[in-house]
Amino acid sequence: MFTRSIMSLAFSTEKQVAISAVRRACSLTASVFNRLVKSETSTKDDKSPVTVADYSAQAVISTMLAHAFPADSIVGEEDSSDLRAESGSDLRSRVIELANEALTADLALGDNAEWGIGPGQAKSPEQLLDAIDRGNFAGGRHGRMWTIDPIDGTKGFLRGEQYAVCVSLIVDAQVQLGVIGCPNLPVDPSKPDGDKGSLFVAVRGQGAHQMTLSGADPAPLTIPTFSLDELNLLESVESAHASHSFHDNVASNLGLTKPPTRMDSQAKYCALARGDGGVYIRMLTNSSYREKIWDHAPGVVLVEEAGGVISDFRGQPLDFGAGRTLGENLGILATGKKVYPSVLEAVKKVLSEQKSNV
Ligand SMILES: Nc1ncnc2c1ncn2[C@@H]1O[C@H](COP(=O)(O)O)[C@@H](O)[C@H]1OP(=O)(O)O
Ligand SMILES: [Mg+2]
Ligand SMILES: [Mg+2]
Ligand SMILES: [Mg+2]
Repeated sequence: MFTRSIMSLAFSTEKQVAISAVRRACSLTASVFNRLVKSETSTKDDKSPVTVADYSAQAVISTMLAHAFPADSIVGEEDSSDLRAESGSDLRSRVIELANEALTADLALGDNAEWGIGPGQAKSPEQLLDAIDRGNFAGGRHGRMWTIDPIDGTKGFLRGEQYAVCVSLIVDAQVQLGVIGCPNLPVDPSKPDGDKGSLFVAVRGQGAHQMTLSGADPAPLTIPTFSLDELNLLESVESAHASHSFHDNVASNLGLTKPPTRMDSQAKYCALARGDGGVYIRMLTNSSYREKIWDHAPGVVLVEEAGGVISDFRGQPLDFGAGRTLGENLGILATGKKVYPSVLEAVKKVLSEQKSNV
């Protein structure tokens, strides 16, 4: 006889909480965008724009994860130090107000009041700041940890283009679950002016799925078997985030004729997973920058569950056990199984040409 734990799918509660948290955070970020005023954008030490939406979305997701899984660690992008400073009081009030607005919204299908949400569940400012700081975990090779990127692609968000709310669950350095909400991504890539707002969910061993942000029309995702002449690259919009010239060299090496698609955030992984672009490529522009685990963990499980391959430029798996960053990985490459060996070979060739030119 099957026991209940064998019959029920692994990580089903984790999946539901993550979907629910990402959905609430997406409503919050979309509503902030509609009301956004420039003065709400502050600058962090790394000069990346960070808005009230980043802080409040992290507070919401982290609050829900902490209620549902109090023993789990969280690696989140933001921390509350600027909000706790004397000069951050206006920003702090706005963040508290927005986070509570999102947390206390009515329960939707699949929501559970035990996750700290629903009418009457407002949190104190201290609870919300602590929730943001719960994301300070240093990462590591053992145990369960969640990653949160409350807004991935802040620059895309501010431009009104692509951005993503990203959550993953990593167990013993392996990504098991990824949820990516893309409020501005067309539901149907062939109808760019049609309905927007797509949610991507992948659980290891259970496939990758796309649905609308409200959970309608779930559909399994499989990366199509492209041939080399059908491929195009998916790359960052920001030339400071990824080397477009390196990517161009890889494209010429492969003889690609289609121009690259430039898109902010992990929406690129989502586009790849649904066959709307053939190769995710990311070569750093600055050798001192280390890729953050929250920027890739959900994308990894999504791509793998859609039947693709993801590695660094040496063909090594991305290492999620090295701390908050990917550590020694160089570059990121994700594509379909059939073309992966040729694309990796081209990447290695361009890398070695680059070295011999130095
Ligand atoms: N100097 C940098 N090099 C590479 N990636 C960066 C750099 N600065 C920020 N990022 C992060 O790169 C990701 C965006 O990638 P892309 O340009 O492909 O959309 C974001 O996670 C962004 O952080 P953030 O989450 O704060 O937006
Ligand atoms: Mg940021
Ligand atoms: Mg990010
Ligand atoms: Mg971010």
